[in-house]
Amino acid sequence: MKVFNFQVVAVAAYRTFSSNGVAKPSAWALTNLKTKSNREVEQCRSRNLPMSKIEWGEEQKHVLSAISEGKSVFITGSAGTGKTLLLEETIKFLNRLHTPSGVYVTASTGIAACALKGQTLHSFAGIGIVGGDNDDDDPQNLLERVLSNKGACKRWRKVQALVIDEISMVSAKLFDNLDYVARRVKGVNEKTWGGIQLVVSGDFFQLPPVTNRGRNCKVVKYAFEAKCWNNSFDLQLELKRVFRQSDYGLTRLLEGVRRGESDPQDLEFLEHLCLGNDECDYDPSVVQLFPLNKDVEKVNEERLRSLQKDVVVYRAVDSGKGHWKRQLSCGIAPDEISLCEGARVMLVKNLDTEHGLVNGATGVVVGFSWSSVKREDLDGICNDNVLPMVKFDSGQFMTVKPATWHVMDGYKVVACRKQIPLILAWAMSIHKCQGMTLDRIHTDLSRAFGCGMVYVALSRVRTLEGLHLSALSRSKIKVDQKVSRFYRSLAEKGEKVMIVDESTKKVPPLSILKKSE
Ligand SMILES: Nc1ncnc2c1ncn2[C@@H]1O[C@H](COP(=O)(O)OP(=O)(O)OP(=O)(O)O)[C@@H](O)[C@H]1O
Repeated sequence: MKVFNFQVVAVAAYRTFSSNGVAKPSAWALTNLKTKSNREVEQCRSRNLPMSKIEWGEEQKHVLSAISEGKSVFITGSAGTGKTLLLEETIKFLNRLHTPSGVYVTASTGIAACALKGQTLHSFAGIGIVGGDNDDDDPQNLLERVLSNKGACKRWRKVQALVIDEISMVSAKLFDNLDYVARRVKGVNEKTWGGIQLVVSGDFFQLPPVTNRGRNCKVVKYAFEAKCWNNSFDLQLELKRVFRQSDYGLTRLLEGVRRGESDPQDLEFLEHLCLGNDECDYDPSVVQLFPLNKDVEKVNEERLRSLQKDVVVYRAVDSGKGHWKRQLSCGIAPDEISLCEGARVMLVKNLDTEHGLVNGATGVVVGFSWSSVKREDLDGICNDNVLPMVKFDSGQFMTVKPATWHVMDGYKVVACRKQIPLILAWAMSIHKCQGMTLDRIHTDLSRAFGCGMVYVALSRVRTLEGLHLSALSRSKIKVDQKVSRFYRSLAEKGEKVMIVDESTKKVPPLSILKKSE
């Protein structure tokens, strides 16, 4: 039997069930027990339960053991293979290995950095803003800029382990430049990255570097093209087991889109999914994903206005100095959010995972509460002194209080934002949702651009039921051939592992790389 035959039937049945535009869970839902364990993991995560309760996959264990031996590791894999979860555990290992003051956690984007309680790679390095012209700077210029920045120098001298998440958005030039800076500031010129233990994670099939992102994949120079890339790692490993989706057909379909090697039947299936999905436009509980920010803002503003209700404005209250404070605006918590009764919202913090109130949970504002507000809770955030009451799609009600986001410089809090942990959720950009797990999305991918965008959008959902697609043309599934070649070179090694010659820390040509024992 062909893998998707039953799914076509399932989706057709699903449409019947959803004829009023609201998707309903069904007995044959394309989920299985693994999804449950996936949710249990989320509970451990937000309640800070020991990760020992998590059953790590073999590949994940392999990574953790290499890291505990002080090895530099590049962790890659499809969306949902647990890269971020593994990084969270890795950070604990690194803290034990080096003490927290020597461990710096960074990511190429503010959203990813905040999710890991870290800072952007740019702010760690002391090199200006993400995606700025500095990325293409001459390494010597960059070094001088770092040397004139006391804080940055201190960080470079102290760092013993550096974590970088969402590496797909870091350019080759920046990666090489940072290696140069690390060697010089640490005074260990002969060692790649001056001997720092690197833990880098990301998927190059997802969104490419910010500076070069655009319609033309060819202009992108990825971090793996950096001269120092292969010398930077003892181990490069592609995680294969997907945890976000548990349905084999769906993971296979997504993997095909990711690599640009889709089975024609899978593409037909996707096109088939587009038929008659316009009704989702009217289902506010499905998050609409758009390639462009301006469409997101337009939809959210229009929907809010169309409710014709009085709005309550919540403004973020930030503390911290200069650029640290500015980094807070790059995170997921909004500078300002207007809410009114009937507004569709999404939680951007884990609040109560046992009851499904997790980062990404969606619901509707059903009113505002005066009674449960303490004045100090809302000081400066809301002049009306009220808190939004939200009915979540899981059925839970909650009066949502302000939450706090921190920017960390190593183990020190250097900036802090207090804000209501909600964003408007009728629509969201594909760029913003990279890294998120969403229950139900609706997307029109006919205007997707650049490499990886279709894949990032589709791979957010856990189940096929959660995917509402209204347009997709095959030509929008774009994959950069350089990325494909890079992954083939990892796979050619059979065990997806490349071992660096320890004595010289130099990588032999790919053809003679050794396999792990
Ligand atoms: N060992 C595991 N057991 C059960 N669930 C897991 C495991 N590892 C990860 N997960 C769950 O799988 C989901 C996806 O994980 P995560 O967000 O870490 O993936 P990712 O590879 O970072 O995805 P993306 O590339 O989209 O950012 C999460 O809900 C996470 O809790």
